[in-house]
Amino acid sequence: MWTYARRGYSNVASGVASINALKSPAIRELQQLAGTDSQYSFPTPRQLKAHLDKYIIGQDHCKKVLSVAVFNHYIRVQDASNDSSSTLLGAPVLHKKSDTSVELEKSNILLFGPTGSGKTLAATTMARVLQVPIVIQDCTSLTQAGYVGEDVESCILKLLTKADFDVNLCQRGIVVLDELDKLAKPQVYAGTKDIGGEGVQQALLKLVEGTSVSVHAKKSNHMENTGLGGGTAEYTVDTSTILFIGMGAFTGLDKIIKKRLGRKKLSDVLSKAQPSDLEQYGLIPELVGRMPVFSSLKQLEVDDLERILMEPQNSIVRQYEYSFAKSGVRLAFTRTAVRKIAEKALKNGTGARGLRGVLEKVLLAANYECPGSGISFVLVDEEVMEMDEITPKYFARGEIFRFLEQVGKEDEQLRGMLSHEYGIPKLESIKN
Ligand SMILES: Nc1ncnc2c1ncn2[C@@H]1O[C@H](COP(=O)(O)OP(=O)(O)OP(=O)(O)O)[C@@H](O)[C@H]1O
Repeated sequence: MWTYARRGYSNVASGVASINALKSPAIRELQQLAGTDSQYSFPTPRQLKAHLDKYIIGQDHCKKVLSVAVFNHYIRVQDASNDSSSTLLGAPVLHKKSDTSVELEKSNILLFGPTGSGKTLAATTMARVLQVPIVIQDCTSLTQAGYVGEDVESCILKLLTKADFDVNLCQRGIVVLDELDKLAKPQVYAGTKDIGGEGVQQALLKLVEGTSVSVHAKKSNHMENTGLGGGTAEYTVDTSTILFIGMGAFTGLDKIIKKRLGRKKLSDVLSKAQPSDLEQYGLIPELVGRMPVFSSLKQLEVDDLERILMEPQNSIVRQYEYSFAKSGVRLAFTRTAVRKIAEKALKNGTGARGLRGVLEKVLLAANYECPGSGISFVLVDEEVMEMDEITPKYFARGEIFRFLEQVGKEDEQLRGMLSHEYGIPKLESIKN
């Protein structure tokens, strides 16, 4: 049984930095909050999920699976770097701890679910908290070696560039293989991709499992600073500690699962996927086998979209409020208006991705009118949302009470909040 207690993770002969380098300020904050700083050298799955919760609405199962998988992955990376007999920079390594026969195998991840459900957001949020480099590689642009296009190893060069040519940091990074479903063998996926997709899957096998990749790139800042001059250098990157996350919408996978289960109606179908379903979809078994951890994301419902607009730390509404505040304008949405925006986005069928588009339309007139106009308050309420050509309600600085009154007609809580913001504790008492 593994214990994850601190084991004195000093740097080893290979020069692999301790996993402690992964302790970002955000991680330290999480650990201090949870009072577990002394026990773990990096966040527990629970702490990782707590961090994802701040940014990603819903998708609980996926957040748990991802947190556990990432935790285990970095335990493995740590184990490798803690083993003086192994090197992360050399040829493929069997990462055995010197004091035990237990070998932690690499567990890459496969996430599938509808467009705009938060797959990429989950991976990038995770990378941010761990402070590791991340690359989102669009699989549709990859080709087999010898064909025109990017070959699969190009994602390693991108990751190395993200890591500012620090090979050790690159080796702890994350590569997202986006649109992996588009590489499916053509019998099921009837898209634009031809037989080449299967060839790319074959080419990905070694990379995903762990191999030594040589890349030519510009010399690192460090090399230049130490007087080794400019130009290019050859870097050797071992991909065995890089975490690969395959992603895709896998449109049509639900039908395969339903057929296997012999059910026409089934809720949350994708969560019942088995490796055999992915193989039938057109992924080669060897690739499915190398991504043993998988989780599905759900189609976001209107309630989720409403929460996404308002709740995350950098929610879309907060982002727009912030950009209007830069021009001295207070932008406000009533609760009903937010609901209407979520409903409109849902109709687009692009998940949370549709929210920004709807908001851009709603705010086009305000974005055009406000700068340099003397407008101080912009209100989007239900009435505004029902206009054919949306024009928010504008108020000048001297019209603050009229603005608050309008807000209060639909959203008492928002009026209270805005009154407090402007130091107007009791609107009625001032008006009387
Ligand atoms: N569950 C969620 N919680 C909060 N925001 C979300 C969520 N899902 C999506 N978003 C928002 O929608 C945008 C698009 O999401 P994301 O790129 O993660 O979708 P995706 O599932 O990777 O879609 P695709 O398959 O089209 O690449 C994100 O930038 C984010 O703002």
